[in-house]
This record gives sequence, C-alpha cells and structure tokens, in this order.
Amino acid sequence: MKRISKIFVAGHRGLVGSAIYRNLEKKGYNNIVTRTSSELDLRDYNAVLDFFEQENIEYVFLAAAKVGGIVANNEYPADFIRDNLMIQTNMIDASYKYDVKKLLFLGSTCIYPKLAPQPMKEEYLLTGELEPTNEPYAIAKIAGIKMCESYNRQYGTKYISVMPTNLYGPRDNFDLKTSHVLPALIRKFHEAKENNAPFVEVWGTGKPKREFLYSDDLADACVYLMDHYEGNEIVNIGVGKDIEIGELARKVKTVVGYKGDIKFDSSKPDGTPRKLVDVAKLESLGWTASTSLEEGLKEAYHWFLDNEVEKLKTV
Ligand SMILES: NC(=O)C1=CN([C@@H]2O[C@H](COP(=O)(O)OP(=O)(O)OC[C@H]3O[C@@H](n4cnc5c(N)ncnc54)[C@H](OP(=O)(O)O)[C@@H]3O)[C@@H](O)[C@H]2O)C=CC1
Ligand SMILES: C[C@H]1O[C@H](OP(=O)(O)OP(=O)(O)OC[C@H]2O[C@@H](n3cnc4c(=O)[nH]c(N)nc43)[C@H](O)[C@@H]2O)[C@@H](O)[C@@H](O)C1=O
Repeated sequence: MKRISKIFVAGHRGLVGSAIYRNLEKKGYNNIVTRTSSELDLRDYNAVLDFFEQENIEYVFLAAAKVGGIVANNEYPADFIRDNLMIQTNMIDASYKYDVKKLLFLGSTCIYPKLAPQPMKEEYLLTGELEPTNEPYAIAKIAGIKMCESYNRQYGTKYISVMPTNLYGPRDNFDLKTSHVLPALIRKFHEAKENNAPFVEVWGTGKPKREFLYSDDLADACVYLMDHYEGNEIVNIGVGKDIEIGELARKVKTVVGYKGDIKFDSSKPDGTPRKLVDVAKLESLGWTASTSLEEGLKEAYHWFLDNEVEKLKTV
C-alpha cells in the first residue's frame, strides 16, 4: 500500500476497525474511506456496488461483521449466520468486480474444531466438529475463507484471510448481554466496586482457557500482512499464550481494585474448553505481538473509565 492508496476500512467504529484506522493513520496513510452501517448497509448488494463504483477503492480491510460473545451467538444464531454471509459475500464479490488490489478478510479462531489439538495450526481447519455455541457464525467465517481462496484461484484476486484469537481494547462492546468475556469482566468488576457489591458473577465454570490479543496489536498485524503476505492459506494472529477464565477474572479484579468475591455461574455455557493458536507462521512472516495481557488490561480499563462509564450511567 502507498501512503496515498485509497483504503476502505469497513467497520471503522468497531473494536477491530477502529484499531486498524488508528494504525493506518499513525503510519501516514491519508486516503482512508469509512462508512457507518447506517450510511452504507453492507448487507445491501446494490448499495455496496454503487459505493465501489463511486469510490475507486484500492485496498479493503473487512472488519465489518455481526459480532458477539458466547451467549449472543447462542441466542441469535440466525442473525450471526445471515448478516455475516451477506456482508462478506457482497464485499468479496464487489471488490472483485471493481478491481480492488487486495482485501483482508477477518475470520476468527472459532473456525477450528471444538476439540482441536493445542496450539491450533492453520491446517486444522475442517478436521472436526465445531463448538455448538457459535457454529453458525463459524460456518459463515469458513465460507468467507473459502470464498477468498476460490476467488483467488478462479479470478486471480489477492485476498488474504487472518484468524485472530479473542480480542479486547478501545471501542469494545461493554453490553453485558452481547459482549465478550473481557469487556464484560471490566464492567462487572468496576460496577461491583462502585456499588460495594459482595461478589461478581462470572459465567461458566471458570475452567475454559482463552488467549487474548490487544486490538492495537491485531491492527498492526493486519496492516503488516496486507503489505507482506500474499498466500492463499489462512494466517493465525495471536500471542501464543492462554489463561483460564477464572484466572483472567482475578487479574481484572486486581486491575480494577475490587475487594469482594468471585462466584461462578455454571448455568451459563463454557464453550470451547481451550482455544490457543499456533503463531509459528505469523512469526515466520516477521510479526510478533508486543502488548502483554497485564499492560493491555490496564489500557483497556483506562479506556473504559475515560469513555464508557458516563455513557453507561445514562443507560
Ligand atoms: N472481537 C473479537 O474478539 C474478535 C473479532 N474478530 C473479527 O473481527 C471483525 C471485527 O470485529 P469487532 O471489531 O470485534 O466487531 P464490532 O462489533 O466491534 O464492530 C463491527 C463493526 O461492523 C459494522 N457493521 C456491522 N454490521 C454492518 C452492516 N450491516 N453494514 C455495515 N457495517 C456493519 C459496525 O458498524 P457501525 O458501528 O457503523 O454500526 C461495527 O462498527 C469481525 O469479522 C470479527 O469476526 C475475530 C476474532 C475475535
Ligand atoms: C471471539 C470468539 O468469541 C466467542 O467465543 P468465546 O471465546 O466462547 O466467547 P466469550 O468471550 O463470550 O466467552 C469466553 C469464556 O468466558 C466465559 N465468561 C465468563 N464470564 C463471562 C461474561 O460475563 N461474558 C461473556 N461473554 N463470557 C463470560 C464464557 O462462559 C466462556 O467460557 C464467540 O463469539 C466466537 O464466535 C468467537 O469468535
């Protein structure tokens, strides 16, 4: 990408899209195009075609998607499969029709089998059954990967697909019904501290393990791969280290400064027992994560204090 290349960051107000936008801006890219979902609904194929017709986009970061935590995925499976299939199909096809030079598709590590050997290598895709709580979303993501591969083979496009592990950072979703675990814990411990609540409820048994990557690191990896990777194979993006949810809760509790107890609510689903990615391929391409979980948690909590607390009081 050149500094003046016309780059569309789809989903620029979200956790990932906003981090990609910040990363591009910091690196001096000055021709970045954005649209909110109300300005351009990416599920509308004709609107997407009109947009590409008008804008002469050269590069696409596809960070617009229907995204949510374990319970949202479980309760709204139709929305997750439909919206994601529509958004990615429209974007992948329109990018081909309007000669986009390169597109980066964001998948997720839920594309790997529920009981895949750990750490999960890229070649484990489609080798076993998926985790039921997010199967429809994972199948949409797998379709996206296969569409990118197929367009590359048949039409000679340059599409790359990356599989980030669980993410957190500025502009995360703090809605307790639909969020992922880390923003949920930040909010729950903060509110429990403010209200002197005796305990915080953490979903599931606390035993599952997850790997957490700070969104600014993920964005840096995406921009790096856009410039340095052209293969048809997917690339994992992670830190190569995971942590039990119970232990994560204790870390968040410390960062927030809450003194009460933690209770586990085992009526809520645990999901995949473990989800750690093998980052050997990413490292061999020359990129490694730089933010530790401890640093990232402090940053994320400060962002929450500065940007979300007042908003949540009015909800
Ligand atoms: N969060 C995570 O832990 C992980 C995320 N990913 C992937 O990263 C990508 C981005 O996720 P994340 O940033 O967390 O998600 P967010 O929910 O934070 O942001 C998604 C963005 O997509 C946009 N969007 C949603 N629907 C539409 C639509 N119909 N038309 C146009 N835009 C739309 C929204 O735009 P607007 O704000 O304007 O409404 C929103 O800003 C997704 O592909 C996700 O699968 C992968 C692994 C982990
Ligand atoms: C990124 C990834 O994200 C999702 O998969 P997930 O990793 O299972 O997601 P999660 O962050 O919601 O939960 C992780 C673990 O944490 C536990 N947990 C405890 N307490 C809370 C809590 O308060 N909220 C939430 N959400 N989880 C909690 C929860 O029970 C589970 O054991 C999918 O959308 C999937 O499609 C996807 O791609």
